[in-house]
Amino acid sequence: MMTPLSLGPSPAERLNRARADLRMGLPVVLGDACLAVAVETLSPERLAAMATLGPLALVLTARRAETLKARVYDGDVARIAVPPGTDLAWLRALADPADDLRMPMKGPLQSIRDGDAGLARLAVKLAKSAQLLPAALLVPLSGAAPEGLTTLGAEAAEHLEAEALMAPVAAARVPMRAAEKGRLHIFRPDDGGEEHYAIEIGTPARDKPVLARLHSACFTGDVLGSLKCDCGPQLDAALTQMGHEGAGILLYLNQEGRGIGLANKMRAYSLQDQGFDTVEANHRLGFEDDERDFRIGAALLRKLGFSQVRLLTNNPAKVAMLEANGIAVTERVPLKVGLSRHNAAYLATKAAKSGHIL
Ligand SMILES: Nc1nc2c(ncn2[C@@H]2O[C@H](COP(=O)(O)OP(=O)(O)OP(=O)(O)O)[C@@H](O)[C@H]2O)c(=O)[nH]1
Ligand SMILES: [Zn+2]
Repeated sequence: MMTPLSLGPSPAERLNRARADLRMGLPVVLGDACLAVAVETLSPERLAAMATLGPLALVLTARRAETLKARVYDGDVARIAVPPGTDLAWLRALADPADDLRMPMKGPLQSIRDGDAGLARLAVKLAKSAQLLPAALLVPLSGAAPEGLTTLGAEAAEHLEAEALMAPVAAARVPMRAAEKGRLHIFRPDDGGEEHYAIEIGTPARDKPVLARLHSACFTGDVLGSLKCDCGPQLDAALTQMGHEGAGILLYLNQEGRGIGLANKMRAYSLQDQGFDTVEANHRLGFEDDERDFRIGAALLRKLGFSQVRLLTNNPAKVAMLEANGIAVTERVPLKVGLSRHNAAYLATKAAKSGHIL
């Protein structure tokens, strides 16, 4: 259905405002029923102001609640009653696993059972999509909402899951070491999210399977040459193979840290230094193993005119997601490079727990 053209924000634009507000530490109004703020960016002053409005509830994902041994009554999220007079340090310690091992006992935690968890779930999803720790503080609103705050209806949850439309913004020739005939295309989503890139090597035929790679951003591996993962060598090897074949398409998707963002990835690395593996670290932070939206890759391929690929990957989930989103994968081309003593355990965990082919 077409919405009438207006100057006001669309639901997608409102969502993006809410994300920016949470990143700044501002509360947002959910469903005209409560105020929600991200624990990570909450200030002591705002906590005090929220406490004057009514009883506070801390919302965590079920993953985080599991580590904290808090009861989960709401499926994928848990609402925890915040005792009156609670300080910010307590909320932060529940949201952030950094000190879990040093201070394991944070309870007893009392999980809330009654009422609907829909807005609580929306708050945590918003914090995730703002690449903050997935933890929110909620307070019911009895009177009018404070002036100037962004308001989201309950239907925002659907918009949050909706697939963003990608628009081509600009493209130009970029000769590369791996391939002189390179062209970089920039795509921008309509929901204010991250831009993504496509690197076209040569002029691949649109009616045949193209050699393709869906690469997820990895600042540490791609730019710093980190040995903790295999991303840098995979990026090089994919471009080199495309250069040799004279044709290919590499999508550089800005989904750092399997979609949790670089700050959270560094939190995960810090947990890995404490002995947890890559999957356990994500779970302790409150995330799923993989928070990437794989629809983006398929959408960009379609935009560029491709419907069949020979996919460079060791990850069968990527093949399945492309197929599910209308791109035929005629061949999976393994991409095994960059094994080091620093990443051997990481790659073994991905094989054992995430279905990667070693
Ligand atoms: N959360 C988290 N992300 C990581 C970690 N190590 C690497 N990453 C991210 O994992 C992603 C790796 O993506 P890819 O190499 O495209 O995908 P893949 O699922 O490994 O599959 P392949 O196609 O076989 O390489 C990047 O976004 C990295 O930033 C980690 O320990 N924790
Ligand atoms: Zn990496």
